[in-house]
Amino acid sequence: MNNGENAVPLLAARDLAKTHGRTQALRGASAELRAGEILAVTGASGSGKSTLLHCLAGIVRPDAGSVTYGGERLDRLPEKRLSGLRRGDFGVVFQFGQLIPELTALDNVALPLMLAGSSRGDAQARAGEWLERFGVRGQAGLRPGEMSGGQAQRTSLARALVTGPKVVFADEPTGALDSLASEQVMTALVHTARDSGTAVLLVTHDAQVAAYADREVRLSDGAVVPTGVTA
Ligand SMILES: Nc1ncnc2c1ncn2[C@@H]1O[C@H](COP(=O)(O)OP(=O)(O)OP(=O)(O)O)[C@@H](O)[C@H]1O
Repeated sequence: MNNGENAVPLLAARDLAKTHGRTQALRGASAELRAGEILAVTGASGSGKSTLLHCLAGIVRPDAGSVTYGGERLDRLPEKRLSGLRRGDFGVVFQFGQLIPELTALDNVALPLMLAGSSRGDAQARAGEWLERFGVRGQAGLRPGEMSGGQAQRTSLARALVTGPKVVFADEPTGALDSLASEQVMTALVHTARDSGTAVLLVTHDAQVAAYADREVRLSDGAVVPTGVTA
């Protein structure tokens, strides 16, 4: 993997500004994610981490600045193309997994494949392999409410990765877990991302979780703290 300074970024935010109502969440934030890289975005509560992730994932449009993905201006794409790109190239995991409560773990993971056109049988077979990778094959028939937090979160990771995305956006993926479950989820995420060459943008306030990343950018008051500066 080339993490050198000259590597062309897969995804880049430049000078982003975003205001929610009266709150300016981002004020000149810039960050880059290279192909296959695991980048941690850290910072105090309210520093703008989730807003930066949402802008980079094309979930929220910035008020100013640019988001470039593979050389294309993501922030200028029409909604239809943006949602196609999000479905095809991006996977997301949030703090509380957001699995569909009525579906089993297997069907939750199979769903993105079926939405992309796979037959139910093929989708379930692949979903089963991904549950196996994340150590939750034994929970395939359970609904999210019947699993532990860590099992549900590993199922969410399987769902985010099953379509082979180029980037996974993980917003506090271990925020609701104890330290053992957190370690299992992070180990599973990092191993799988490395195996498949998937880049990961990881938002966390936890230094132990950030330590799994190749690189860290720290936000303070809506902007990135320059390296070497203590905020
Ligand atoms: N949809 C929204 N409506 C109003 N204010 C918002 C909204 N989203 C975020 N904010 C505000 O913008 C600022 C940045 O929020 P953001 O969630 O990006 O920070 P964060 O660093 O991820 O925080 P945390 O670690 O607490 O999740 C905060 O002051 C927050 O209250």
